[in-house]
Amino acid sequence: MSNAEMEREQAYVSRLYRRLDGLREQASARLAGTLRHSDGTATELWEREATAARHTERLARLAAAEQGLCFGRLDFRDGPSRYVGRIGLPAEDGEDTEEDAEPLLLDWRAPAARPFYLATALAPDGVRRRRHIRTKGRQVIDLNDEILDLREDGQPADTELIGEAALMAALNADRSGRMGDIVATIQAEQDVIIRSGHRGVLVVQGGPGTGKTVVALHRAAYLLYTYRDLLAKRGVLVIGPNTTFLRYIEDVLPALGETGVLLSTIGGLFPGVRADGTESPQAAAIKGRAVMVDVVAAAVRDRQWVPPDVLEVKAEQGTLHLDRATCERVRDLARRSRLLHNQARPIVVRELLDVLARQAADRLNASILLPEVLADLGLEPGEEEVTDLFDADDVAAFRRELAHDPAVHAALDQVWPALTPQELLAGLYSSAERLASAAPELTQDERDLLLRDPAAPWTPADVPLLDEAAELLGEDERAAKAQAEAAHRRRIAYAQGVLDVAFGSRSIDLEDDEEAALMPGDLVDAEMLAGRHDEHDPRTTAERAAADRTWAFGHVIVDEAQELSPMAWRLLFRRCPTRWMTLVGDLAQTGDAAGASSWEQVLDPHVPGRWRLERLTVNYRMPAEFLKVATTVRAELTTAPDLPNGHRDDPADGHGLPSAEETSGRLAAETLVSVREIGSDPWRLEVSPGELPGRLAELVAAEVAELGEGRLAVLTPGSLRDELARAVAVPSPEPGEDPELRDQVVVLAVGQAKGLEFDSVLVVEPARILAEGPRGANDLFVALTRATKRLGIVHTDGHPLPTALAALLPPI
Ligand SMILES: Nc1ncnc2c1ncn2[C@@H]1O[C@H](COP(=O)(O)OP(=O)(O)OP(=O)(O)O)[C@@H](O)[C@H]1O
Repeated sequence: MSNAEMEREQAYVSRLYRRLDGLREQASARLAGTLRHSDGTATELWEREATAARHTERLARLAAAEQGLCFGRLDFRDGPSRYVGRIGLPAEDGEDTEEDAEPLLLDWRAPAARPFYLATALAPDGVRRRRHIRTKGRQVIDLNDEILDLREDGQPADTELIGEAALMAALNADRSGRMGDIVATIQAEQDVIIRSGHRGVLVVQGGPGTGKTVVALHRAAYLLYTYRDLLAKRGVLVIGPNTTFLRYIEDVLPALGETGVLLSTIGGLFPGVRADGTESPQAAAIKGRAVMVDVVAAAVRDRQWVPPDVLEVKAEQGTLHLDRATCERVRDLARRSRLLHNQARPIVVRELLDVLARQAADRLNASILLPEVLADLGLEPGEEEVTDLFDADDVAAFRRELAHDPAVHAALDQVWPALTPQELLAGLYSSAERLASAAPELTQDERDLLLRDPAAPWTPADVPLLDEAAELLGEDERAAKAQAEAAHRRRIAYAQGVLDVAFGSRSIDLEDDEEAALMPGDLVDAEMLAGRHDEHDPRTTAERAAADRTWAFGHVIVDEAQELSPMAWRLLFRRCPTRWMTLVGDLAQTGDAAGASSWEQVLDPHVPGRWRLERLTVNYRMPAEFLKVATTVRAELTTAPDLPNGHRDDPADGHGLPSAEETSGRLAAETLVSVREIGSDPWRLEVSPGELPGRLAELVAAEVAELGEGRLAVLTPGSLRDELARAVAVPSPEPGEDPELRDQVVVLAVGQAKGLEFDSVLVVEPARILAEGPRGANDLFVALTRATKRLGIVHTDGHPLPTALAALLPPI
């Protein structure tokens, strides 16, 4: 590219940054101005808060655009050129210019920017030239042109890749441990998904490295830009498989200027519960099955109890009795109300208190009106006017007393307890009898797997069950009351904060003038203000959504969607009543026994026949040589008729052959193409079992020497992970750290590497990876598809390797 051309682009890019700086100053000044004014009515104060929040958000967006502000230019056959970048920049003087003035920079999400991602030589869409502009800081460092107008240029056939040079530069760069955005190099098949106008469930099936994660995140940014009013209020939820993965992707949306998105795992979706416990994959798989809907429902019903004969209530007024027939009548009455368990409890309380109060009155009656007393009065027992000494008011008084009697409380709790979801599930898991009663569909062995200590921590697989239980139990008044009180206290604290800020930032000039210095705090106290603005909540949409189990999100994005269990899907569909979702995943990578082997199986219970499938077919992560080995291995494992246990890609329900969708997932894996070659195959090294740790340590050292700045992952079967981590001398991570994302060398069980990528990967003992997981073929496929530059296989003898791995040569 000529110097003059570089200089011309530099001049334009510099102008864009000047404009960006100008807009930042403007937004800062507006924010300062808003914060400076502190007088006015309470309503005005709140409005000012909202304005300040808007300015702050705008400032954040402008700051996020600093890196790679402008990355492209489109020259059209007719009309002026357009520059494309991270955000739109209006022409100088912003609002003062006419509405239709050409912007200085087009937001990548604007419809007019679309040809930047879609135009090809065969379908140029009026584009004559597409230019990729690479910058470092504010400096233009490279320009790459694609001439799309064949008539003028006589260029050869269309190239499939958009901005190939920029793309290759991005793909060949060392991995940092954090995912970056791809706005500058989105490819056409990805763009179609990012901008899809489909308003239902969109499923994106794509092999490893096809950009599913990155496309899903750009779709979130695109939807927030295009439907901002709708989505800013309801929020967007992005679900990832684990917290490490969430941290891997957490920078992408802020870099695209979007902060209002809630990133969560399924385990993070029950406010107030930290689901950080662990359990066996078998137990988790059972908890994920659809049959657990019936189990939870039965567990609730089982807590609506009737005594086998009589329940004694040792009240202060004497021992009272609730017999089976009475309890059955009351239970049926409460069930017939069709109210949720906790909401129906008042019916039970009312009815049983009536029964007990009447009984207490009768007993007292009887004790006072003993036959001899009646005889003295010359009366026969049973004469109405004297046998009932207590009128309705007296009975009501008994009732009130009983309502405070601990023994009566205990009896009510036994018959129909108020239950939180946590109480219900902990009670179920800790009792073999309760499990046997609620889960007859499970085998004894399966029920034994669910047994646990009532104080054991919650696991991610518990969360959909807690959610299910919450749906059946309804609000427990105790919890609802505590929550309402906490919310009220929060609002008061916030209102007090507003008043303090208003007071603190009052104009000094006014201080001498008593009247003029009247502050909002003089007119209204925090409690009033909080009450007046109950509906105003200072938290962001994402924060409010995170704290509310019943929040309905505007859009839900699920990454690694193949891993979710049927119970997790039920929870997610409850959180998204509009059913507007983007699900990305790869059936060929399902590792979880409760996960999916067919998209129909997942979606038909929720949106039968009403979802759309899109595919991604190009692998951007791996060189063609690695991809070929990985897909050949997978094809061999999933078509071989009689592989030993663990080799076949068994669906969770254990019956038989892969479904049609699974087959198509496999075919998709086989037809994946890669965008680059490196000229060398993966290597394979066989070592004796005794020398494995030592040789591995040497291999790691050699790889690190080759890698420079890059990152290396040793991927192992779960059972070998700790031993091999010690051999390689990888330090144990502190709690809360993510060595997977930070350290140059990491040793991971395959499941931990899902969704991640590394410059170099050593896959250890592939045969054991195959044998250990419930879907071993998928796990091995995941392991073989994590490397961007270097891939080696290390194994011991004695375990037969898939042919495509056995054929690999030792390292040179
Ligand atoms: N258009 C693109 N431009 C530049 N890089 C891209 C592009 N598409 C994908 N990539 C890169 O390819 C790599 C793989 O992408 P990503 O992790 O999103 O794939 P995936 O389909 O989710 O993979 P997996 O199923 O293995 O988790 C990432 O480094 C991503 O940044």
